[in-house]
Amino acid sequence: MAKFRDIINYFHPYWKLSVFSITASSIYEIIDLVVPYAIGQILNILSGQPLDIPLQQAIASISSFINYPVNKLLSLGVLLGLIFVVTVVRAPTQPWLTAWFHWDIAIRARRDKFQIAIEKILTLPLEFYDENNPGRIAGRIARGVTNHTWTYPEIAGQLIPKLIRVLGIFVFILLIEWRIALLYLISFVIILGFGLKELQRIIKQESRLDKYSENTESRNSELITNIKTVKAFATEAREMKRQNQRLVRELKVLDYRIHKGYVKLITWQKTVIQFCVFAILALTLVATVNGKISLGHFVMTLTLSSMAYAELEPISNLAEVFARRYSSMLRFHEFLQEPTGSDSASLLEAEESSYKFTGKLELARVSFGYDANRQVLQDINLLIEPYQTVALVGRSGSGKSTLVKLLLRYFEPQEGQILIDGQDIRTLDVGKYRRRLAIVHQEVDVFNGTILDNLTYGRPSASFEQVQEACRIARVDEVVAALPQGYYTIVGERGVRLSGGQRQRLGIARALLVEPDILIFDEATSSLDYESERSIQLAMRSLQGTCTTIIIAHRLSTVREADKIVVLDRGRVVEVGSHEELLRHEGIYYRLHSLQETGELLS
Ligand SMILES: Nc1ncnc2c1ncn2[C@@H]1O[C@H](COP(=O)(O)OP(=O)(O)OP(=O)(O)O)[C@@H](O)[C@H]1O
Repeated sequence: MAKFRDIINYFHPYWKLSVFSITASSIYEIIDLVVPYAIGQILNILSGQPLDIPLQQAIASISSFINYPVNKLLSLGVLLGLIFVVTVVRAPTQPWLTAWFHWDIAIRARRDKFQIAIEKILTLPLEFYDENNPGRIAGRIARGVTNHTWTYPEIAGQLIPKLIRVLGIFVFILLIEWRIALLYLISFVIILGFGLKELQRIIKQESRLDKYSENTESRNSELITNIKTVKAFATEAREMKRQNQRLVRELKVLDYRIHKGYVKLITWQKTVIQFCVFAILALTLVATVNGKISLGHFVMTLTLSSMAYAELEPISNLAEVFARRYSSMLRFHEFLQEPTGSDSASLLEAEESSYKFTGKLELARVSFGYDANRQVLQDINLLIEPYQTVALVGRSGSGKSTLVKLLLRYFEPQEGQILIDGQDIRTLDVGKYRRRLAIVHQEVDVFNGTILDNLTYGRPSASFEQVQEACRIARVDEVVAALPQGYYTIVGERGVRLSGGQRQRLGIARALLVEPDILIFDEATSSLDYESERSIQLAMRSLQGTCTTIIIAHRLSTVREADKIVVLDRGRVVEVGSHEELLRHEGIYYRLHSLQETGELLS
């Protein structure tokens, strides 16, 4: 659970600068109080009343220093000079010692935390992405970072200095008349205390609202990703209705609970403030009439107390804005506190791996389940010799892709071990290990960039000749030849759209370029026509003896030439052998094969 402390720690690297700039801002707020004080003293001079003793002493010292007699003119000159220094002279220094640093800290912290968030994105385990959709994650990061960035200058540059000013005013008034100071103190404790209580309520509602907003954003993101399905089933109206219901739910919390609560708070505050201003006026007037305070002090007290009460509204506004952002900031910290996956490669590692394997794989008594109650793979024993081509086949949900995920170390088996060249893969550096493997999925991800960038994604140092060779084998050369700028054509989000089959070919070439020790095809040719698939298969033969190949395919024609076909059923290896051997065995493989050949189900 994230806490308030995490929000403070967000800016921790800049704490020295922060203390300096907050102190500077607070000093400026206090210096401001000199103006009403000086005006009060000027009024005393003009009305023939005595100046405050410390001021008299200061003027006497100046008089002896400049060798000029103490008189009305000198006193007025000193006070005017004081006002000049605290208003005109300080003006050009203030923004540089305050606003500059507040924003500088906020902007630097923004960069730091975005970096950490990106690191988090890259290192979170895959399960996290199974459970949270991109819209939810992106929204949480963006809101969290933006809210921290905006909040810092408001708190450091305004809220804290304003509170210090209010405290300074209290001290000033206390020096003049303690009874007025007491009223001032009581009123502030009541107003701020009640305000804080109300803010706690607002924070609770904001946290609710934040969750609601995340749900709406998450669904928006799903709608964008799945828009084809929405359109195909013509469910636009239903989706619109659902999102509208969510928006109404948000509106109710926002308008009736948060906004209304805030307006109530302001109404109450304004009434109490006006009452206090009036009470202070009456008290101060009585004290002046009774001769307890001078005319100058009367004016000063009224001016100062008005200044203090005038600060209450901005203080409340700032506190309310902070309360509104509080829960989204906490949720950002909760995201940062998500445990990093053990499957993550180091972010500091070099591009090339120093490992080299023959590609011999051994799975010994491997069992695995995504959750403890349900085993997806059970007691798998399998030996894959170097440079063999092994096919994994079986019904949907039998555990083929899961087995590949274990090979890639996205997950770790709960029992048993996986060995590569005799070494348990858990003992290897995950990044270096994974760089010796390459996988082509059914859905090939295309990044926004040139086709060449996409091809060399796994190996940016590949030469152009190597790229061309991989493209020849994967038959990407035909695709490239038809593109307007060849290898330099922009593809992906803002470029040319590639068909499913073209993407798969690109994925195959990208994997081949890595020159892996183990090459995995997870339904990697399912979108290709038979002719393209066959020609890729023939070209791939030239790779025999360079890497171990694991193929997952439902189309059994794809796997018949494999050295070994492994049939999985409900998470267990039930048959192993060559195509001919398995047909002779007349087991599951035989039935699947007959079904694909004849379209008939065998009993
Ligand atoms: N991330 C996950 N979390 C929980 N269960 C999962 C996850 N991925 C897969 N499963 C479950 O594990 C089982 C095996 O899935 P897997 O994807 O390995 O099967 P498969 O043989 O590759 O299927 P297909 O041929 O349809 O791709 C299925 O029952 C599936 O529901």
